[in-house]
Parts: sequence; C-alpha cells; structure tokens
Amino acid sequence: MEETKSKFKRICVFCGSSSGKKASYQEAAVELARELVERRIDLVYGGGSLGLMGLVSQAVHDGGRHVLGVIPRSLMPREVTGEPVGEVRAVSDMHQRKAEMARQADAFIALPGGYGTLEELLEVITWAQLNIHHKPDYVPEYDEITAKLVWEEVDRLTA
Ligand SMILES: C/C(=C\CNc1ncnc2c1ncn2[C@@H]1O[C@H](COP(=O)(O)O)[C@@H](O)[C@H]1O)CO
Repeated sequence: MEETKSKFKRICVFCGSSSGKKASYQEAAVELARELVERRIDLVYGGGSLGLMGLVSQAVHDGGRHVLGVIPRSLMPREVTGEPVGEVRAVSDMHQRKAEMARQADAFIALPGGYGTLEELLEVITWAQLNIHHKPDYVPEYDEITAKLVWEEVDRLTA
C-alpha cells in the first residue's frame, strides 16, 4: 500500500457503538481506517470494541498505526469485549473522556452513529465555535457506488 504523509498526526474518530442498519456504514468505517493507515495517522477514539468503533480501531491497529482508546472505567463492561485493541486510557467519567480525546487529537471525524456520536460531534463543534480549540471537524461523505470515502476535503482541512 502506498503511504502518504498527512499534516495530522492523530485524528479522533466518533462513531456508533453498534454497526448500524446499512452495510455501507461498516464499509465506510473500514475505508476510513484504511485512509488513516495510508496517511500514517494514529487514532484516538472512545475505546469500545463494539460496532463501528470496534471496526475502525481494529483495522487501524491491524494496519500498524497507534490506537488510543479513552473510556470511563464504568463503561468498560458495556462497551469492551475481549482483548482491548492498542493503548487503553481509563478515565473516571464521560467529561474526562471527551476532554482527553479532544486533547490528544489534531482533528475530528464523525462516521454514522447514535446519540452518543451526535453528542460528541456537537460538543467539539461548539467548542470550536467558542474558541476552546482550533481543530477541524469533518463528517465525510461515503460514495456507495465507488465504495470510497470522499476524502479530498480532509486533506484541505486546516488545523
Ligand atoms: C452522559 C453524559 C453526556 C451525554 N452523553 C454522552 N456523551 C458523550 N458520549 C456519549 C454519550 N452517550 C454515549 N456516548 C458514547 O458515544 C459512543 C457512541 O455511542 P452511539 O450512541 O452508539 O453513537 C459510545 O462510546 C458511547 O459511550 C455525561 O457527560
């Protein structure tokens, strides 16, 4: 696989703790992981092993990039099954989780998800609006015909 260097060292991915109703959600998760690996970008995410979160983290880890999962101890029994992937940082609550993910990331990408994903995305968008951080956020389009993420926009994002 040809590698491309990105200006982003580590990207935070928000996505569902379930796989969702459409196969294309899972395809997009694996495709995003492939793009991160190709661009030598590490991952920070919510630390779960279920659903799209599990797919992205496993694929980034399998591709040889560093994976940092940030998860409240109390959520582990609910969101982690089996051996955790990569480095796991246990925190005490949801607020610490979001703050730590934001601290560790150079940019944020959201894939399909439920209320949790929506909440996480909205928080980083509103933090940017309040100048709490100056990191870009992006919700990529997924082209179901070519089975490709429309990634070009990410390369144009400014940190
Ligand atoms: C409970 C608190 C805030 C509001 N809720 C959430 N805030 C942040 N993250 C959340 C919240 N609820 C669920 N999550 C996590 O999002 C991930 C994806 O969930 P989805 O519903 O499948 O999209 C998952 O890891 C959830 O733990 C207190 O501040």
